[in-house]
Amino acid sequence: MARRKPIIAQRSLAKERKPEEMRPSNAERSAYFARREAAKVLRSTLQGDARRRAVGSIKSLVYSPSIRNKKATFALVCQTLKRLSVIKDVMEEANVLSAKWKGVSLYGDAEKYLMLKKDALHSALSRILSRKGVKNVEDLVALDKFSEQKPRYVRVNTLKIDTENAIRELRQEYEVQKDDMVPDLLILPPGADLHKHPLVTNGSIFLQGKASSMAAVALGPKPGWEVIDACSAPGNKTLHLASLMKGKGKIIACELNEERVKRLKYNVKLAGATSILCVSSCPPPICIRKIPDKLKILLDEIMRISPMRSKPSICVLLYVEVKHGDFLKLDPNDPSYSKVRAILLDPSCSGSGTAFERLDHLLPSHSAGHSDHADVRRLQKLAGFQKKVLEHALSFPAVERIVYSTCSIHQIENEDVVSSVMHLASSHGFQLATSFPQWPRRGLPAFDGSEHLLRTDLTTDKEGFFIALFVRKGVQKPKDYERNAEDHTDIAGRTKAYKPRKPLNIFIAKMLKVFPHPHFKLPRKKTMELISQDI
Ligand SMILES: C[S@@+](CC[C@H](N)C(=O)[O-])C[C@H]1O[C@@H](n2cnc3c(N)ncnc32)[C@H](O)[C@@H]1O
Repeated sequence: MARRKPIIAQRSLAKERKPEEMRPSNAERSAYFARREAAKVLRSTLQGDARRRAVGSIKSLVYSPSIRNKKATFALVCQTLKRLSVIKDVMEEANVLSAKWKGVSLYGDAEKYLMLKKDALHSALSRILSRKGVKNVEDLVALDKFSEQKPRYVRVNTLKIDTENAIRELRQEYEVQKDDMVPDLLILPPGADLHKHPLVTNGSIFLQGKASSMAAVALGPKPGWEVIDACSAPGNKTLHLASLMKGKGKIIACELNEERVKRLKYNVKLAGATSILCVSSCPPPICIRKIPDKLKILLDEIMRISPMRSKPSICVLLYVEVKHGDFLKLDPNDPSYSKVRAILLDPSCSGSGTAFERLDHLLPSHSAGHSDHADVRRLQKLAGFQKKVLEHALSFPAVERIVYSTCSIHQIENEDVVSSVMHLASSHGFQLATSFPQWPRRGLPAFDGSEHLLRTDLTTDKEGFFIALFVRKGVQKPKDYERNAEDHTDIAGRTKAYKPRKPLNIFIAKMLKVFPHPHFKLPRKKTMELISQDI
């Protein structure tokens, strides 16, 4: 069937009207396009949903290049989906879903047709409202169990700002509460749009959900540890680890996907976690001996402003090494990993627990958890991979703690994976431990010990997440490890320094910060000025 010309085109062809009447205003044009674009996205989403086949998340459809007015289209799609059951009920009640309706082209005529039926639709809505005993459409929507909105969680990047200062800044615009379980996690009202907030754009806070923030806390790395984040992009948990380690230690952030590595590197840099160096007067345990010229100038300047007893040196406090590669290919017996004490394992999964984030709950058949044959095969394949990475993590000799996490609600990716490695885990001396013992929702009773596991619930917590914590006690630490552990805190209160693997000059070029040691009483502001001038 030939498509009719859009209203705008029809209008512009109408010769008998005056030009100022013919031309729609900018607001009209943009509303018209947003309605058309929203209709297109809704059609793909609802058709995909009807066939139980994901055509992409609503966000990915709206943010595709073909959509011009993304913000308005997204708002229209969400608002329509949120009210979809009400819209359907009203249409049925008003009997507008007749044979006549089915013959109507969706390009423009549908809108005109509905405007003609406006009175009938209004009275149908009034009848439904009085039947359900509610006052307005919002109350009708609120009867839906998924309508309750998820609060906006933000995690403070304590490498850049302390939590109290972040709260003070955010309170200028929003109500802010501290989460009672995850330190430095703040709760803001649902719908708080922080994407362009300066604290977000400068990496002082990260938009990260509560469940996802629980994984790094469950791992509990100490400042100065060496940790592997096995499947790390875009780096939310890597950077959370860096904060929890108070900017001291080493994190090897491994990521297979090249595109995602770029995002990871960007986020590591944004968070100020590339490497954190400390300027000190006494030689640190490992120091950078070949200091590049630019840094030498800086150090001389530091000497000039704040006289030191000896020439200052630099030690690395935190080093986040982004490794583009397959975690399964890291050799656990390579001496480079002999000091790794903790592994965070957050492998690719079905993502079924993020249905709320993907706005799936707005879809009519809300099929998170529904699986057909293809889905089952896909889940089995994912579970096979998840088991492999978990087995691999268990084989690192000095590792004491492993967190396995997924944003899936499926037992096959969660309890079943954990249960399948329990034999191997205990042969390596690992046991399951209870993370967040105060949390009420634990693992499904799939095997003895599943009460140690942690789950968050898609309906109650608006996010389905899973955490298993493996702990090994009495690990035989390598000799040099013991020695370094003693070095962890030196007389000046600094932690052990780490030697970068990359050529020194590249490493220094990546340096983001130089912290003066408090003993030298060098004003931080002055140092930061020097850094921005010199590096
Ligand atoms: C669930 S995401 C990780 C999210 C991340 N932990 C965060 O909090 O930002 C899983 C990541 O693992 C990566 N990945 C998949 N297989 C991998 C492998 N064999 N080695 C390393 N990374 C892998 C994927 O590309 C994906 O970026």
